[in-house]
Amino acid sequence: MTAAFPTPAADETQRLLSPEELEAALRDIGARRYHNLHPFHRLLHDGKLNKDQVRAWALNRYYYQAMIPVKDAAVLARMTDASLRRVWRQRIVDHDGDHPGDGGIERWLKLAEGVGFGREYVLSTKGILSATRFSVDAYVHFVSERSLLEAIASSLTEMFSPTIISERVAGMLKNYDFITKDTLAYFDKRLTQAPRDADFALDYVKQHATTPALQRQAMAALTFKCNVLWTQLDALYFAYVAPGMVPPDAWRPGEGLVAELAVTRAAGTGKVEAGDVPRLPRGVRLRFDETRQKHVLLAPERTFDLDDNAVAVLSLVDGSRTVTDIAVKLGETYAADPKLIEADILVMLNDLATKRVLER
Ligand SMILES: O=C(O)c1cc(C(=O)O)c2c(n1)C(=O)C(=O)c1cc(C(=O)O)[nH]c1-2
Repeated sequence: MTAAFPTPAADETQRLLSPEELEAALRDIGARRYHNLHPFHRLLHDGKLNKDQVRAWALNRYYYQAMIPVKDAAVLARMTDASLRRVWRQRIVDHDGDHPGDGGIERWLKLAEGVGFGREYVLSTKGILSATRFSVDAYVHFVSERSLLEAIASSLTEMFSPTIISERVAGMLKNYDFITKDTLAYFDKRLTQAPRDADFALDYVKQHATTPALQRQAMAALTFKCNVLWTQLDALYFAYVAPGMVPPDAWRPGEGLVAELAVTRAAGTGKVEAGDVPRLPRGVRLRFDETRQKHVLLAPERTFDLDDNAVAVLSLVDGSRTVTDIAVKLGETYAADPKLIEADILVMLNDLATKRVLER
């Protein structure tokens, strides 16, 4: 490909580029290698994938989303300058949110749910392709092991993401009847977050890559990152498009979908019984609400008010006591018949299980 500002050839590598030339060389790397060019993305955006192939993308990319704040925490840990950390920490907040139910990871879970997945299955990361895991983990290792300049430069793929995001959202809304604007809400925020992050990272790299060797390191870091993104799509293409070789432990169409989970529940596995060990699902917490002076059960985007009985029971739900253990303990505390208590708390726990804020 002939680009306006080609990456400097090997014989030129000793020359110090001006900041503008460096930026142009970095942009050229994106123009040649960014994942908008990958055949899997072309199929995704043009409506050429079937629903299961779109599901495979949503599921695998969840792992990328979930690890981005881990990556950013590793970058943050290398920063000795508080003013840098103050800026960078916003990236972690963007993905994790400030409270349960908030943030980019949560929005990606909504996207995965929107294409049919059960939340627990996605969170478990069970069906993720090993190759996705390897690529994403390589990114986390890279930023931990290389210089801060390289770590920051590797995030510069975000310079190119607003274009692909706009194209993706428009293409998917137009081409797939199972995709709604709500499902893709994740991308709305990225359209402002990505340019803000990329501008900062680009300024940093332009200021700190002050020798030919450092400039080459920054370019190599961006190239590496393009490959992190590209190989994830190679893996998806190989497993779910052609030749369609799904590794033994990876997701297969039909697995982890809400319909399937509902069948499991209907088969009786959802009913809490006396010998079961109840626990709060990931993301659900018992909290004391200071403002209202009462206990509540906090679940992603939902809050349940609790009466005193429920608080007494849930305080004993610790992931190791059975329902019977809890009833015996309450029987001692309130000098009451544990069998009667057990019957009552089973009704309560099953009600909470139906609302998906308790599992066993
Ligand atoms: O949708 C995309 O194509 C895309 C690309 C990239 C990227 O270029 O790395 C990121 C994201 N999305 C994204 O949502 C995101 O949060 C993100 C963080 C980073 C990073 O390297 O720190 N890249 C990206």
